[in-house]
Amino acid sequence: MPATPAIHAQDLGRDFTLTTGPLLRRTRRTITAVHGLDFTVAPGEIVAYLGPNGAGKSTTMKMLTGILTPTRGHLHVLGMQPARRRTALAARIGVVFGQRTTLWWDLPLRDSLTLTRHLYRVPAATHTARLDELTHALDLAGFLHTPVRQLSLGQRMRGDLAAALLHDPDLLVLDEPTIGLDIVSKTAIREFLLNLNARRNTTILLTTHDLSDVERLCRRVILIDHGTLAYDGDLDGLHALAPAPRTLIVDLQAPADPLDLPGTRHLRSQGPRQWLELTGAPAPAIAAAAAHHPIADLTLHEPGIEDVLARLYRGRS
Ligand SMILES: Nc1ncnc2c1ncn2[C@@H]1O[C@H](COP(=O)(O)OP(=O)(O)OP(=O)(O)O)[C@@H](O)[C@H]1O
Repeated sequence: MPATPAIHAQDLGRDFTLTTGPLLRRTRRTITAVHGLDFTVAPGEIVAYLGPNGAGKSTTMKMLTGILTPTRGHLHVLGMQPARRRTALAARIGVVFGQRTTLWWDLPLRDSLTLTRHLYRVPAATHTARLDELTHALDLAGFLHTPVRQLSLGQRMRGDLAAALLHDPDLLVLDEPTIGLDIVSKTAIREFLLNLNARRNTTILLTTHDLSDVERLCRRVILIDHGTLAYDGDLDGLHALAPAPRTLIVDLQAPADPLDLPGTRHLRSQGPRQWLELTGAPAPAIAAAAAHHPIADLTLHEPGIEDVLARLYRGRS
């Protein structure tokens, strides 16, 4: 028998009704935040849920966690309808919002985590073993006794991840988990998530505006735009959807007129640096640059997912 999907959404939709205007001339307006969404996430997948601002990501996350009820379609998370089975579901999912903490601000991190244990009714022995494991994996030991309000953003995020994972959930929902973090903290969190997924087969769904999170963590991307599914597939397929050109960055020894090199189109200049879009093979352009101009350095920039999404979003808007 196939395993129950971690998430199954079918024709999923959510409207909001807004009432505006003065008291006697109130008008009602319907905003469709999400509509006709179909996707399934299998247990153990790590999936990026992406989209431009206002695309409907948070609305979907709120429906997945049972905070909002869908106005259309079907949604099952770990075999349950989230809005109807909120408590049962809470025991099996962990949620982290990068912009908000679920920890108690004035309590030391350790006490906050103990309170979380009571919320999820985790037996004491299981809690101790799990906390030891998470303390090690997330390197919490140095600040377990520090009040949450005194933690750095990176430490707080590691604390929030521990709180979300103490009850060993099957599904982890992350909303911007690396927002505002420096590169060292980001890397530590990404490595931790990859390990968690490999060791415990935890399904992870994450929204992020940091596309290096996606490149490091996710093989699959679901892209939504104006509330509907715009793409569901792997990263290579996403690149193919809106192929972004390669860029040749030429550092001259002094500022100069725009370069006219074979198979390139001049994009912009800044001081002695020029950006050229490659419309053909790079070799003739590089050879011509080296032969005819005083070059200090040359770099070939391969497009990343960031460039692909920027082109996609521009095309759609
Ligand atoms: N409670 C609400 N009442 C009315 N409209 C809402 C509500 N929540 C969201 N919307 C609208 O629904 C649409 C989708 O919003 P949502 O917050 O889900 O987008 P998002 O993809 O998470 O955006 P962002 O990346 O900016 O957080 C937007 O047009 C938003 O204004």
